[in-house]
Amino acid sequence: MIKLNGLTKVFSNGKGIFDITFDVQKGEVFGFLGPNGAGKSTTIRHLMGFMKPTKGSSEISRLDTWKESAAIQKKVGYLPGEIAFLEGMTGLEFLQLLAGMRGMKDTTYRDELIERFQFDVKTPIRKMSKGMKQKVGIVAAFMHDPDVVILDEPTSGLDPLMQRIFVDLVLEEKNKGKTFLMSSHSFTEIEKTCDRAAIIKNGKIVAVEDIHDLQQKQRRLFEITLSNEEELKQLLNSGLDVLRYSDLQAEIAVQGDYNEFIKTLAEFNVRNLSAREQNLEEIFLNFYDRGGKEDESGTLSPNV
Ligand SMILES: Nc1ncnc2c1ncn2[C@@H]1O[C@H](COP(=O)(O)OP(=O)(O)OP(=O)(O)O)[C@@H](O)[C@H]1O
Repeated sequence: MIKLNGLTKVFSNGKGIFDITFDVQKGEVFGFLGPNGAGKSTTIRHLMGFMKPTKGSSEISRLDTWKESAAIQKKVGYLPGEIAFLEGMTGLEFLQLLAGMRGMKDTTYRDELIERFQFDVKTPIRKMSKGMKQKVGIVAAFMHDPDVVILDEPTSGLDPLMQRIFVDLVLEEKNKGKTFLMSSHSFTEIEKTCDRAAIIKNGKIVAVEDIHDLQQKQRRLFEITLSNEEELKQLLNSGLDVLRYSDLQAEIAVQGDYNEFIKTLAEFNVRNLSAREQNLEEIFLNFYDRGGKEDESGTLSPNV
């Protein structure tokens, strides 16, 4: 449904995006993750046909996003990272303007969305908070019932309740067969909605991962408190995977074999022990920190 083939944009300062290649299947929710300045918005702007690539191409529903940009912009639901509203208008007037441009007549779904996101459409946009503007943007992206929706940081500015309403909306639309690409900093959001995610860093794709695989790769982290310095030294030489330590506390990661861990730990005088799951954020952070590493098959995998 969405295809990027070696998409490259080099700005005059040498920054940009380089050889971005991935596909998003119909009915898939695809996350696009990366730190500030990684190239998420630049990639998305190409997908919406706002920018001409230096090299490579991208397509949505078999339409070249640059050559067929008018059709793309009419068809695809889009929430920009920074929404440029016509400030003199009310939310409703803005939505009506967009609907007119798209030739959209039926307002039933629009009104349902307004109701769900609970905002006063009669408020002038210039008086709206960031979160309220974001809600108008979300309604604008979904109201014409598009098959493909592209969202740049959709939950920024939304409070936790509204974030939940947004996640439910995405899951509902996904069940109807809609295709999504969304950039995000929020791993919880990605975890709740996405099937796969690409990680971008310095304009390059570092990895494309199945979210469910990542969840299975999660390790359990044990925080233990030992009795003395000598034990801490011993622990560091025990073969266990000690992620960090300070004073008499140490954090140990375990994946799969708990028996070996328990046997080794039985040799120590453990004064306290607590366990937690490694969250996806910690898994993804390995990519940010080390840029991903290649396994024997030559494919990128997280350092988990
Ligand atoms: N028009 C431009 N001219 C020159 N450099 C640009 C231009 N647009 C973006 N860049 C640079 O390209 C890089 C990627 O920027 P981009 O906005 O795509 O990142 P991002 O991942 O969306 O970041 P954020 O999460 O902060 O929105 C940055 O280094 C940015 O400074």
